Amino acid sequence: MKQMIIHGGKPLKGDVWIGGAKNSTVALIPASILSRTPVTLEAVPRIADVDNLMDLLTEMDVKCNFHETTLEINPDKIKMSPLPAGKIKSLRASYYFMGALLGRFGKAVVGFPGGDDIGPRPIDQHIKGFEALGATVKNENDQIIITAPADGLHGAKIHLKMPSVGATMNIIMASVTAQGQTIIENAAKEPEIIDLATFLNNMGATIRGAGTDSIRIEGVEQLKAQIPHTIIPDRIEAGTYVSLAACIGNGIRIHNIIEEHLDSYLAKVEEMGVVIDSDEDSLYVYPAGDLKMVQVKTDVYPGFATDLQQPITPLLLTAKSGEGVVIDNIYPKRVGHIPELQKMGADIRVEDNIILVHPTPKLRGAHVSAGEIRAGACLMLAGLMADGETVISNAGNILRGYDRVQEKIRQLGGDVTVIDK
Ligand SMILES: CC(=O)N[C@H]1[C@@H](OP(=O)(O)OP(=O)(O)OC[C@H]2O[C@@H](n3ccc(=O)[nH]c3=O)[C@H](O)[C@@H]2O)O[C@H](CO)[C@@H](O)[C@@H]1O
Ligand SMILES: C=C(OP(=O)(O)O)C(=O)O
Repeated sequence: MKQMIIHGGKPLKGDVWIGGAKNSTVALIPASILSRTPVTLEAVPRIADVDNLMDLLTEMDVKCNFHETTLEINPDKIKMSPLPAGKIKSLRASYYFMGALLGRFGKAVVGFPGGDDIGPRPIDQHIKGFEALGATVKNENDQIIITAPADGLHGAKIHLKMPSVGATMNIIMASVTAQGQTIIENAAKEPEIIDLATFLNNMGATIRGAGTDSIRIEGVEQLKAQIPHTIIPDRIEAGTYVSLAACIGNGIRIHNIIEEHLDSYLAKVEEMGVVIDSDEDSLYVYPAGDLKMVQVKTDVYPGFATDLQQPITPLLLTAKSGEGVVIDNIYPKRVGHIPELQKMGADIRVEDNIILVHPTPKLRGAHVSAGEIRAGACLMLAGLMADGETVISNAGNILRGYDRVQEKIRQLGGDVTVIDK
């Protein structure tokens, strides 16, 4: 088990570079098996989710070569293997092997995915999509067995009950090689969906409308990667560093940003009074002055991302007065960080899934646990702000999605060490 040890209270300064988006990467890696030719992904983040996905590819005899930030995936010798348990449980995005295997082989046997403990996360909309394409879906012994009809999947019109990121991506992967046209209505509009569509279209797929709520896919026979694909920057990692910079920064420039992907988040941080200069693909966050308390309500893109509600919370604690309110409409139970922040002296509580935040001039170091990735990011920021030593157990959850985090924070002057315990 990993532990993160932080000696807080040091102002941070300098430059930080954002890695490729976790939530794109974890879809693009499974989607690579749809290609008949080797795939090259660039700007791949160094995160545990990538290591686990590479292990899953190895189980299928798919060769991976990960050097610096370039990942080469060669599915030449791929064999259709069941992926019942083990690494499947280590991350949420292993569910993308359902759509990818179904699209490539017409059959997928995949264990129920793992991922963050943030309340119930059903996959009924993914299943509904596979069934609409003609597949039979059975649930046996904690695994899902999905089988296309003998004459293959056929396009269909699928209306999602809610704009699910995972269901949208999974249906795209299953339908790119289906016969005829698929239309996904009420599709998710997150930038990572556009990234997946760009990747697949460059391999010969015909996907139109990604980034809107209606996506149309014309099935094609085969996909072949021809050119390297550069993954978009991670907007959640970027938002986390904006929050860090505003909490304890003494002037921090954050590079490799697509500002538009952060619009709602930056609007909220600026409403608090944080001053940010933007350049072409970087942001400079000035040391924060007196900040105002605000209300945060999460929503689907382009709304305020659920994955940023915990990273902004330490910043709310620095406000001078008033009561802050955080409501997570996507995952109302995503409140596991609150008791941990209380151990650090934060004046914060939860009432009926509503987080109430009060100004806390000083946090103190404590032993806390990162129940999930963004709770971990929140505690990491709190630890950097706090007096004394903070020890975060279950820090592996932070490493699931934060690219080279120890190195990046040390470069800014932070005292952070990750150890195996
Ligand atoms: C790997 C990845 O990209 N993870 C992201 C993805 O997760 P994920 O794709 O799992 O999240 P979804 O967009 O599917 O979930 C959105 C909401 O829909 C519900 N739902 C979803 C599918 C379904 O079949 N039935 C159902 O009820 C979920 O419980 C949740 O309340 O989007 C989330 C919401 O932006 C982010 O927090 C995660 O970081
Ligand atoms: C919830 C998240 O991840 P996952 O869907 O991979 O569990 C997240 O990145 O905040």
